Amino acid sequence: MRIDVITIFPEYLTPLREALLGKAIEREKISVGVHDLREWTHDVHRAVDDSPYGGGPGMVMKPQVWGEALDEVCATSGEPPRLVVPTPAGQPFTQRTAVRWSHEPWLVLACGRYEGIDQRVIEDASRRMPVEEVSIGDYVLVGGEVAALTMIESVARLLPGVLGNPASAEQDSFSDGLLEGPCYTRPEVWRDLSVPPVLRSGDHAAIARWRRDQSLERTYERRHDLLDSMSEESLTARDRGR
Ligand SMILES: O=C(OCc1ccccc1)c1cn[nH]c1
Repeated sequence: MRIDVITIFPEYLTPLREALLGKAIEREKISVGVHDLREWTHDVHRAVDDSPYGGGPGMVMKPQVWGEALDEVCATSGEPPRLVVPTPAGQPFTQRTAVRWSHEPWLVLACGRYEGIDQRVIEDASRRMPVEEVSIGDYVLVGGEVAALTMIESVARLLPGVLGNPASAEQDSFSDGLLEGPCYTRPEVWRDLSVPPVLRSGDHAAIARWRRDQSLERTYERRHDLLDSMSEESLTARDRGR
């Protein structure tokens, strides 16, 4: 997978070169290009923003600069990239999004700052490539870079050969629509707290049942919304009987 990120703070993306992702990049499972948006300015101040039409606080990122940056970064004779624009006003980014994007050959992330990017940039880009405005949560960051790091990490860990053991990608939270239950490791007793005995019973059916119950209980308590959106049949008959 090729990933390009356009930002006015390229150094924000250096954590991508670390550890897990760093190895994946070294092993060429992923190629990551980070581009400084100011490369596409032509004025002495390298301005990327201007006052908002209609008034209001803050500044808006200029369409001309973004247009030229996307023209160059997304240039191809083949299939265009999927353009991802992190924004609080976007559609929710979920594990399903990460799984879907993990099959994409090329993602380009446009990191907005200030009040956002002139909407015509998204409109214009949509004429020649798929564009998704996505939110990683209901809060406002200063810029899209942290959201970009978050989304890249959640997609990259799904790619073959990036994560240590791929099995855990299937079993992690949200893979079955429920939250992951509690996990334990040695010692068996720590500060007079014991590991639930079932986990040491060797009875794999009982362990699987206990883990499913813990997931359901935790999801019910912490994220009832996830249960509401799960279709009835996706909860097994036994769970319905709970
Ligand atoms: O703040 C975010 O993105 C940065 C951004 C982009 C455009 C305008 C303001 C801020 C964000 C929050 N959830 N998901 C993304």
